[in-house]
Amino acid sequence: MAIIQFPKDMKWGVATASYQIEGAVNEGGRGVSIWDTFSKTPGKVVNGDNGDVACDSYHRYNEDLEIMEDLGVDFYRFSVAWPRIFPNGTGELNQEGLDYYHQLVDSLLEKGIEPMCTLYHWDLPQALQDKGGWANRETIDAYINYAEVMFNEFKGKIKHWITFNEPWCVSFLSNFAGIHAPGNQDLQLAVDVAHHLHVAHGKAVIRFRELGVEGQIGYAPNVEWNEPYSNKQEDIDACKRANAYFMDWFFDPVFKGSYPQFMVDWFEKKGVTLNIEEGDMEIIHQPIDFLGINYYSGSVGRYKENEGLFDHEKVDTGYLKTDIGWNVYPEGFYKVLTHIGETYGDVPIYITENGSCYNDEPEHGQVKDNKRVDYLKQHLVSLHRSMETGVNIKGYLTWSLLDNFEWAEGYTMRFGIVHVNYRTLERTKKDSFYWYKQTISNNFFEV
Ligand SMILES: N=NNCCOCCOc1ccc(-c2cn(C[C@@H]3NC[C@@H](O)[C@H]3O)nn2)cc1
Repeated sequence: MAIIQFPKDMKWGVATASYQIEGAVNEGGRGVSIWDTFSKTPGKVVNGDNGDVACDSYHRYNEDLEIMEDLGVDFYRFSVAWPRIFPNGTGELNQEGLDYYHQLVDSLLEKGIEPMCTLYHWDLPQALQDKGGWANRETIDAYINYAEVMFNEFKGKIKHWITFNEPWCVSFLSNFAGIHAPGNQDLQLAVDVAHHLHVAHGKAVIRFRELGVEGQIGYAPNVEWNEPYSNKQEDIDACKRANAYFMDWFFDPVFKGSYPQFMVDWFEKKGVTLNIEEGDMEIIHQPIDFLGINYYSGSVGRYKENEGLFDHEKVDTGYLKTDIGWNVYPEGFYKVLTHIGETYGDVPIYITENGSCYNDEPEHGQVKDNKRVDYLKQHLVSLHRSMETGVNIKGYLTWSLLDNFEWAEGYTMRFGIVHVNYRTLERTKKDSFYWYKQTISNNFFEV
């Protein structure tokens, strides 16, 4: 047996998001979000599931907090539903919405749990989408107005802020693939959205600093790792493009002040142009205090002419897959983290999401999700390996505390270390909860 020992200052946590857990979509003055609209559009979400009730955490957050207290976490990463603060995106401020998040944050602080707040985790006010959403540069100003209210309202209480969760999902998955809200399928639109998200991120960082808010600010891109099938240059280049789709496209503007030229050229061959306005790149290129990384999976890949957007195909290597069909690929976690450390320097990193989908159900009050425990062990070994090479990891937050609304998969896919019965809303701590609790308490685990 080997002991995987983490440094004394390692932080541990869990992550959730507003639309996926809160429910109460018509309560507390909340306005309509694009996910309310999208989930109620026939054919968009499995079984026609939606977030109307979800885990009912809007009403049950005290129970969830007690579960977190038992778990012994340092951080709770949650997101604020913009439509609870500004029901129409801008204009009238909804005090009930602010009050709700004050109650949540105050309760966290009373329990000694640090709030890590994601300002945008996909639930854009529908009123803004009706005016073009993130494809409309004016949404940037609406976002800064919302962010400024949140900074002023919660300064001194919230000291870790995330501007955007997974801008790749917000731009390409939602506006090119059309799989997430608002469901557009237009590559130029997706590239424009990604750029507007970058500008909004940079402006929020600038405003955060101007307001003198105590604490740290960053963003949380999602990454995957594509490993070349062979040493053939065409395979190496194909994987470089696939990796850059998630990484370089969203890291270079922030860390280097420019988009990766090889990808700009590739998009131009697809008829897509970058609509950058004077000063945009300087705004985006603000130093951040930490980088959030969301990692789930990866693949071996190779060149295939005219396949997908990047002449790239994934190769089935027979890796074990989770119940959502993603490879269990802990080596990819190590590779992506060392790549980030080598490419973008010593930026402090929090793993803001890592977890697995296994749909185990309770039997006699117990959920024996041993595959999730194995996934956590394997990925924490990879994390530890990356730290030993010098990657500046500050903390690890698993996705997710609770089984919840998994977007287009609805409630069919479970990522929680706590099971949720969606009929009774009963929470059941899974075996993975107890393993993670022990790991947090010890700050080590055995393999
Ligand atoms: N050109 N585009 N390619 C089209 C390819 O579509 C195939 C489907 O793709 C994807 C890619 C990635 C995801 C995804 C989901 N989570 C989990 C959530 N993370 C934030 C939190 O809310 C969790 O629920 N992380 N990543 C889903 C679908």
